[in-house]
Amino acid sequence: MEKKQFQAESKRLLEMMINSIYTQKEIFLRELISNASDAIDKIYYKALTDSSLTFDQDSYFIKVTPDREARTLTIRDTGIGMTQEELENNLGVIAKSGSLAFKKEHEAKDGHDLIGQFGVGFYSAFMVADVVTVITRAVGHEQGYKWESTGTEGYTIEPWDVAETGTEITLKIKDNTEDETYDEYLETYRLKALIKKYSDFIRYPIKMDGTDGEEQTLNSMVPIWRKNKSELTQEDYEKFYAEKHYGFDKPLKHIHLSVEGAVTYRSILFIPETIPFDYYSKEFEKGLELYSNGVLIMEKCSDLLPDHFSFVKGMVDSESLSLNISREMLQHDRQLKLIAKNIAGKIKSGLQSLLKDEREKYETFYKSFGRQLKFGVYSDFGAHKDQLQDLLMFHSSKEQKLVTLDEYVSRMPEEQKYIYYATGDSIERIEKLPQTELVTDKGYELLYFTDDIDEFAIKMLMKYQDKEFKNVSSGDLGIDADDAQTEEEQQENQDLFDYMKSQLEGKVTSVKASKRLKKHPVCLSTEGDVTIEMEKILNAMPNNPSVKADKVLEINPQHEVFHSLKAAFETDKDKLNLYTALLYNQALLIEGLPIEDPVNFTNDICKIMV
Ligand SMILES: Nc1ncnc2c1ncn2[C@@H]1O[C@H](COP(=O)(O)OP(=O)(O)OP(=O)(O)O)[C@@H](O)[C@H]1O
Repeated sequence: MEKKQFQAESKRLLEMMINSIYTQKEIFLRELISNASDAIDKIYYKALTDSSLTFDQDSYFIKVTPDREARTLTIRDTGIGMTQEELENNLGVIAKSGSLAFKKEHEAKDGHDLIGQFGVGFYSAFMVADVVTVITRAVGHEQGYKWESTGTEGYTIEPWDVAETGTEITLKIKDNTEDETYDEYLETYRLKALIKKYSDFIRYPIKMDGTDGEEQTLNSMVPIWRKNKSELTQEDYEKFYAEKHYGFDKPLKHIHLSVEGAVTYRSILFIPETIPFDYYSKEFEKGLELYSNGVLIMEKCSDLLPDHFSFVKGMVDSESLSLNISREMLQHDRQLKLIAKNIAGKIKSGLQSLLKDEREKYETFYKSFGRQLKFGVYSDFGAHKDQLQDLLMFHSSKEQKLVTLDEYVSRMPEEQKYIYYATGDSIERIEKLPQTELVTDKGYELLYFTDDIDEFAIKMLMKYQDKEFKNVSSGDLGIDADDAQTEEEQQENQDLFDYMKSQLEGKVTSVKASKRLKKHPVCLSTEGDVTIEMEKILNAMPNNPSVKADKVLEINPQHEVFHSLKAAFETDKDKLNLYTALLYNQALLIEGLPIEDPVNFTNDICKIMV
């Protein structure tokens, strides 16, 4: 038996490997099982060109056997095995991957892709084992070998009698230390969980003896995403959703993708029905499960989902990712970006088809996650608005339900210039807003904005199908009311309005004869970009920036109150001052704005009673 030394660099490399490449020790099992699967795949490839070999899928398996007494864990495969030379090359030279070489030589394609590529995974066994023993016999060879190593001290190889071809790797599991327990890698339940987590979709059965001595197969083997859509039922997808713990609800829709071309990947995406309890909180983590060739790489890959689709659950499996050496992370690569972009497009079209074909479901979805879409329109300076605008919905005054912007615009009468909206805390409240009178009187449809984000999102959108949005409280509504008449009233009463404005001491930028009011005596409107709703929201924020809207007090010249104002202006200035203060405060109340001095306000009311 000859003892060989690792090359000096290899020795250091191995130390580094064992101590620093992986953040989680548990992945050693994933690595050894992946190697075993590769070894079986290699027989499959060889059989394609070598007529002396046949590949009978059913006779291949991987078996995992823990032995608590002996503190060993054995992983056996019925794969291609290794010759003495291969043992030296593959397990004696770190970062030399026999699998990578094999892949190149056989131009491995067609789905049975080998997992190994870096030539380091095997050594992860030393994270949990003091001694690793490999007993192997290569296909087509009579002589078997035993390779053994304690890690950095080098390895031994000797001929060994091996009954069947394949490889058996035995780990002598380390003793527990103060900070680490290794016992768990001898526990059946823990090993089963690890196999389920990382290796569920290895294409060959992974077997283990159950506590009753019966052999069990632990992995599902064929992942649902590799199956044909036509073979799968709604229940299959729902079962997958539940098994994966994507949510407790039933998904509203699934999107099953098999994409080839500039990027190649398979994916199943779900639109959930209900909001996870922590969805709109900092704790919520978005992301999709990421698999490389059926092996789990990341549980939540956030780069795969834009924030505005962070409610989507599901997984992606791709062969074309550049993994880093530990397979724990991805190099920030182009492939991943391309996949993410592609997926975002598919989610959008999935949601659109839900909207078109299953309106009720879409509305359920929208009630849960519409806010997220609106945030998406607003965020990143509107970068995603094109992707999202067709997915938006708002409550309509005409339909009394949620409508899309497209539906609104397609119903607009020809002379209508703008898409009108009104803001408020609730639908009931907006319905009573005096500012809406002119627009609804005209027979125009109104969109109700009840979410904080609504108006901000729409400001970012600016236009939809070339139609601008208009808040019913804004200065110019673009409606040809009896302009001439209002203009006349305005000029006739300019002195009265100026007087009232000066009485209000900078609280309003002007007092005007209103075009929009029909039945109500007063309302507030705004000039400029900041609306009253925005003022409310901005001022409610921490470090409030104290933004003020330029408010206009509008008086309805047709209302009886107006005659009282005019009369008071002629004869009784004290009365006019009182009326002005009252009307202004009423307008504030209608808008849902706080009255600056409520005591004063009630005193004023008492004054007119007595
Ligand atoms: N069970 C096995 N049967 C046959 N050959 C094996 C087995 N385990 C490992 N090998 C050989 O040893 C080589 C090195 O294995 P190792 O796990 O270190 O790297 P890898 O699988 O090639 O790459 P990666 O680091 O990406 O997993 C493999 O490429 C393969 O040729």
